[in-house]
Amino acid sequence: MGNTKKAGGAGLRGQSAGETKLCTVGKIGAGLTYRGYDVDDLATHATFYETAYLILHGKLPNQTELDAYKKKINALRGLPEAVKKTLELIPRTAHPMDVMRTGCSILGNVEGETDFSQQLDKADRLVAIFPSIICYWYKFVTEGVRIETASDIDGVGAHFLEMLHGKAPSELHARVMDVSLILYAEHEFNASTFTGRVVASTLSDIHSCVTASIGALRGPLHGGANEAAMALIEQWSSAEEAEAAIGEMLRTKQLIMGFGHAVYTERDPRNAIIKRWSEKLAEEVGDTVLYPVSCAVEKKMWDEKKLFPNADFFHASAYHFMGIPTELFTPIFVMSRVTGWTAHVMEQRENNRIIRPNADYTGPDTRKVGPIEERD
Ligand SMILES: CC(=O)SCCNC(=O)CCNC(=O)[C@H](O)C(C)(C)COP(=O)(O)OP(=O)(O)OC[C@H]1O[C@@H](n2cnc3c(N)ncnc32)[C@H](O)[C@@H]1OP(=O)(O)O
Ligand SMILES: O=C([O-])CC(=O)C(=O)O
Repeated sequence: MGNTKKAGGAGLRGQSAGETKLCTVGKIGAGLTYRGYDVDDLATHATFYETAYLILHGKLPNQTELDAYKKKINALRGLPEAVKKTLELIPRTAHPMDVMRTGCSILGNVEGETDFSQQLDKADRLVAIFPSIICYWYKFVTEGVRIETASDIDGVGAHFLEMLHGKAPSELHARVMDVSLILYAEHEFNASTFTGRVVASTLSDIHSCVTASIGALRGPLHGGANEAAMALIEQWSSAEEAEAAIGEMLRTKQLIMGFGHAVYTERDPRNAIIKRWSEKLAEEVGDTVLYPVSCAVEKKMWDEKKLFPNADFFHASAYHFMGIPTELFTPIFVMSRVTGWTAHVMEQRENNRIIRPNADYTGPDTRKVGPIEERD
């Protein structure tokens, strides 16, 4: 897939496609709240379990609810045999996002949603199981081992790191993963969520909705940008080199991955948060290249184009510093955004009408089918 520059078309930009109570970036795209709570506040004072509960269950949990929720999620981490067998058939050459998509789809076959009354339990199961799906496959194809995915470890992100690295993460890494999952959890009518809502609007099942959302998130203009941002920054060995290269890329009208946004105009509020954590991790690993390169790219992009990093950009260095392979970056986005996707599916179902906009037709006028021998 190439460096896809904007290909034209209005992309429905600036138009409302419906209502939601779940999240807003504000009227002018300047902030981010989940059910009224600022994302910065959540990233400072809450955990991903609390955020997931808020998004899916409608309120921040009290202590009793939180304890029960953690217990529930942690007990849902095991993989059914059919899912394991399917994952083992997927080759090493597959993109991990395709593994997530297939994992979700096969789960829908073996424990599908047969009644919408099951939707909340199905959503919780997906929150719990995505780290298991990706790590089971990854460890199988890279090391030939069948890992145990059941665990009592506290934290969805910590569970992922525990399976990936074969040991419990440090407190710092567990916290960074938790913050990352909070930041990625929900973002109103972004492309992958809107995809899921369209599927939900046909009264399809929740696994079909999420499988479709994963397909939409995979692209480099959306969730795939965190991997593309890593490929960008790891090319350079100094801030000066990066600055010069970005200047040249802008002159030749190339897209700089991890920058720009469809609804924010001056900044993505998630950037400052993940940037701070990336800096902390850079200090921890003694990095003198990747973080300064990232900062140089940020400065150059603002100075030259007034373009700012979106949520994906500093996630690249942060994940890298925690020893996460680049190809697993976008699957982490899935582990988090599944909360937003499934909450939107439920919201769509509450007051459903099939989503079916009009198209402005630009093709030829009506014409007759001529005999085949007279056609060009
Ligand atoms: C979590 C997320 O999904 S956030 C998004 C992640 N995606 C990326 O990081 C990919 C890179 N960014 C982009 O492709 C775009 O900025 C998008 C897809 C995020 C938003 O696209 P749009 O809303 O169409 O962008 P927008 O209309 O604001 O673009 C305005 C101008 O800035 C340019 N521009 C926007 N982003 C970038 C960029 N990252 N690099 C270079 N130029 C850019 C556009 O090409 C356009 O230039 P033009 O007027 O000469 O055609
Ligand atoms: O809202 C968007 O277009 C993309 C985005 O930032 C997200 O989904 O988190």
